[in-house]
Amino acid sequence: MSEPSIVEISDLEVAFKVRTGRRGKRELLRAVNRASLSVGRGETVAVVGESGSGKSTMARAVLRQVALRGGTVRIDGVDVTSMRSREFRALRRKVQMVFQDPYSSLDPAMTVAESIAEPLVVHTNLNRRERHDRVAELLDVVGLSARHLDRYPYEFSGGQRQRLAIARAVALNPEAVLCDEPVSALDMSTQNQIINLLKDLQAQFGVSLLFISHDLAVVRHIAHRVAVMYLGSIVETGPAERVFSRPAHPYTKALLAAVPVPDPEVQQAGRRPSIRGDAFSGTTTAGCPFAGRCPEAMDLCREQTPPDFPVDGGGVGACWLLAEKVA
Ligand SMILES: Nc1ncnc2c1ncn2[C@@H]1O[C@H](COP(=O)(O)OP(=O)(O)OP(=O)(O)O)[C@@H](O)[C@H]1O
Repeated sequence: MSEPSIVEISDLEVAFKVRTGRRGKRELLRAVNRASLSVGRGETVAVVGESGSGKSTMARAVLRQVALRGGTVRIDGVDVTSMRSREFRALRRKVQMVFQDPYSSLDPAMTVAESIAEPLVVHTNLNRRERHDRVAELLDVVGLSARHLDRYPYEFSGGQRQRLAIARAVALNPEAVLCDEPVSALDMSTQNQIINLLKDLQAQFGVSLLFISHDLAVVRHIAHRVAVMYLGSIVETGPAERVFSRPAHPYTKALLAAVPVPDPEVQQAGRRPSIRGDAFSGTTTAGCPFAGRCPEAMDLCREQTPPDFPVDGGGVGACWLLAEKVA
């Protein structure tokens, strides 16, 4: 039997009670709506979509940082959804997280050595000397040097701080790293350096990456597969090459139209203008979430939620227009 995916999300639902309108009525906001996604070993899956589409919430659900309303999360084949905290702790080591703001994982009051060593103190039996050596080794892996050991995070540039956060995330040899907008706060050349570092780590250690970004241009350089999220729903998934060259869902087309694409073949593929119209409210349930802004919406789209249809070239798209191609 083949090895299970390192992370497998099935029919995931996360909802928050939010106040809406002037009267402040509390409604259920479906931040993640029946999302399914798997990340294979050594694979990079990018989750893209506008702000508020539920990308971070989905990642947080993997690490049990938000309560699930439905669905399951498996780590290395094991359902962690209703596992006891103690059992989960052991599995939790396998999946680490890197955030947009490195201060989310680096305590400004701790030296680099202390910050990176912390997971080693908590989860391993390494003695002080061994921890020191491991931290020095990790700094080397992320392109920094052991002379940085006694410095504090504020003494580093944004890119260097992200390298430190990555060093800490890989300290326990995780099998997957969930990267939540890891380069969004960085300038273009530093973004490229961090992307290359993540790719190197993958090549060296076979680590899987779930790479969350609103920026398709960034994702293009790192993803093997792409999942496109819109208002809590995954509307399209597929091999990156296919999604970029032949996007199937009107929302993916609109997202791609909004970024400059250097590939002339892709530019000719009839891009749509940027997204217009009202966003579907995340508190509503019927129909396609993109129907209100979709230039190709039909009556059916407003009435029934489309299931996933296979897409030529790989992957699936949740769009009624794809049903015609299947029939
Ligand atoms: N703790 C919370 N309480 C209430 N609503 C929340 C909470 N966390 C997230 N949300 C809402 O859930 C939706 C999805 O948010 P999420 O942060 O997952 O989106 P995102 O795609 O990662 O966007 P961003 O890049 O802006 O973080 C948004 O409407 C957000 O306001």
